Amino acid sequence: MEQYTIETHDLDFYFKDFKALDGINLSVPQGSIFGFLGPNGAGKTTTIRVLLDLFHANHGTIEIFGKPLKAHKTEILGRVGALIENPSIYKHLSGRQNLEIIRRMLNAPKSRIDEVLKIVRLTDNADKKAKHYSLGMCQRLGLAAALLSNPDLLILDEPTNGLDPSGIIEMRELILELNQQHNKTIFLSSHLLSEIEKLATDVAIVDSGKILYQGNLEGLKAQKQGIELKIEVSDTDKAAQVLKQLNFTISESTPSYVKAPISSKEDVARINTALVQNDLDVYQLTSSNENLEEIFLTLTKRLDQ
Ligand SMILES: Nc1ncnc2c1ncn2[C@@H]1O[C@H](COP(=O)(O)OP(=O)(O)OP(=O)(O)O)[C@@H](O)[C@H]1O
Repeated sequence: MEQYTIETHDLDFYFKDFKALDGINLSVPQGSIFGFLGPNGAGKTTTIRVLLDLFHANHGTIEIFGKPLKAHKTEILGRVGALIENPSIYKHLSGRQNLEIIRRMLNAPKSRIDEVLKIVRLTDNADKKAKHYSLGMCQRLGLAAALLSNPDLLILDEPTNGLDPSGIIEMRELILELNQQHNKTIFLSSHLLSEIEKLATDVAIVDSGKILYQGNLEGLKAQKQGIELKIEVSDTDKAAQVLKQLNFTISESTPSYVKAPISSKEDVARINTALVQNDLDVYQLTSSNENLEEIFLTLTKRLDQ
């Protein structure tokens, strides 16, 4: 059986009356680079904050390293390193001094500072004041801080945001190295498909607090070539459940329709029969060649507006 480093079950989270997370189910395989992809405001940072116990879910459960987060908070979070948005760095101190402060809090061995500086390629600039660091160097210093405790899981929220092309490439190489040579499972959020495609072994696509797709990249690529069925129906939540029972993946869900990749016209008949048998009114079934790439583009286009 595949081991999951993170598993969430039906996570809901509200900001007052606003439902920011709506039934988030994630299964992050051990050893993966898990791409958490979605446009601005999709719920990526909120999910990460819930995973790090900074926000408490209104509903649902989280298991990390196979144990419930609620009951094993200290033990679990001691094995997790995180980089959320811009790392907090004392600009008047050097990179090394910044790390020393955190090392003392964590009670990590002194030798770990040189190790993490080497990993993030900051050894040569370790004694420079952080105010003279580029944004890319600040991000790498933040990553070094997250690595001080030698965590098994790294949670990185948009780590390449704002970096120039060479900074992006450096960060990408580092993430791959941390995964492949240092055996870290990496949960990586991004709003850029291109970024996730270059790094991730597994992916979940989130929008409006809901998971639209989850699986490995091969499955995602296979679906890109497929045909999608747009199903306009009286109750889309119920329709999604019926489809899932038939082992279809829901690629998009709105209050008026759901979309699912299909592989034959027999699938259309099977879906129609099942929906009707479940007392749903089917208004329209339209097959299209719209694929996940186009869904991504729709998502990312929204970012540019
Ligand atoms: N403190 C808050 N109070 C109220 N609503 C919030 C708060 N923080 C986030 N939201 C809302 O919750 C939703 C999810 O936000 P979140 O920051 O998780 O999205 P995101 O996918 O990380 O996007 P971004 O890339 O812009 O950070 C958005 O609609 C956002 O406006």
